[in-house]
Amino acid sequence: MAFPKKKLQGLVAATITPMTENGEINFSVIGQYVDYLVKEQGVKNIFVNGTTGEGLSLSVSERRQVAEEWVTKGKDKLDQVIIHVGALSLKESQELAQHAAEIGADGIAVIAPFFLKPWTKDILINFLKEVAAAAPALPFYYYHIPALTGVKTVRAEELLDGILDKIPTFQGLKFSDTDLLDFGQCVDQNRQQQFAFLFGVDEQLLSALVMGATGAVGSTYNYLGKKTNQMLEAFEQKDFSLALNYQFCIQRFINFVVKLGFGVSQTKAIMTLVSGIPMGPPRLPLQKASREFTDSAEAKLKSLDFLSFTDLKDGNLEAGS
Ligand SMILES: CC(=O)N[C@@H]([C@@H](O)[C@H](O)[C@H](O)CO)[C@@H](O)CC(=O)C(=O)O
Repeated sequence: MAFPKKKLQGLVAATITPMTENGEINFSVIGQYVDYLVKEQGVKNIFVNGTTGEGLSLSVSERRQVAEEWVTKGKDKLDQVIIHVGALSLKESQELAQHAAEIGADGIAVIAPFFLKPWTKDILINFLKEVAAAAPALPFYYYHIPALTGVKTVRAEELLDGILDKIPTFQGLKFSDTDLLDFGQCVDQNRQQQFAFLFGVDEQLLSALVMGATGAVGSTYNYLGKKTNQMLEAFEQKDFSLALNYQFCIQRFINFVVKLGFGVSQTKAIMTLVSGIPMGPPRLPLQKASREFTDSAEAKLKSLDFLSFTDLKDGNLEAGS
């Protein structure tokens, strides 16, 4: 396959993995979830089995099934389905990469292994290269999330330097960090390439757009995709004051929930509330969001006009109970 493939741009929802109250994966709602993203949020790209999807808390067999379900249900509806295949075991990562290619995914992404860690660029790139080689026809994205992997000694800028020599399928960076100097330098030093620069801190996306982000991957695009798309449009139209209003509005919500304690569990509760699709509880070690959290988040969403009473779907009142 010739590279680059069609460029990944715009919003990419970091999908939640829906679960039943018994902790099993609830495959039955994924079709509905695809339709919701496309029709209600205007989001046509997804990032599966990442942080929000609790990918590292799933078994390899579950990860394969989840990936397959999203690809199947997203066919002819979604633009791109990127599968996160990072794992502590190189073998598992390679198996997942190969599987992603077999099922027709549009790309794979990999985080740095985070238990026995690669401390230098060369070691990290050798690991990534071995995974990428297992799916030689698939675009490869490096998922930089140092706060969670603990791999803080390799800056993204350093990793990208000469990366095509090692990973010819490299097509972009998913940057989940607040270091805009590092992010900006990734863009600046690779202007001649066709890389996708996908920012992963939703509350700071506007700053990253100024710095050259070509798109964004995040958890809030599941339920604030429409609002964020309005911000992207204002930015595109060079109406920066309007774009800033949208970003501030989004920040008001994220700032509010962050103060209450915000993570994957809370994302599941909010998405259940907003979409009406039951996302279920998270898997241990995560704990289900409290009822108090969901009630407060709901009140905030309404006060910001992100959610009206008429948007409330049947059954969503149980979201955080
Ligand atoms: C640490 C974390 O979960 N970051 C989120 C953000 O979308 C984050 O939820 C948002 O910016 C709110 O802080 C994404 O970067 C994660 C992500 O894209 C993924 O699930 O793979």
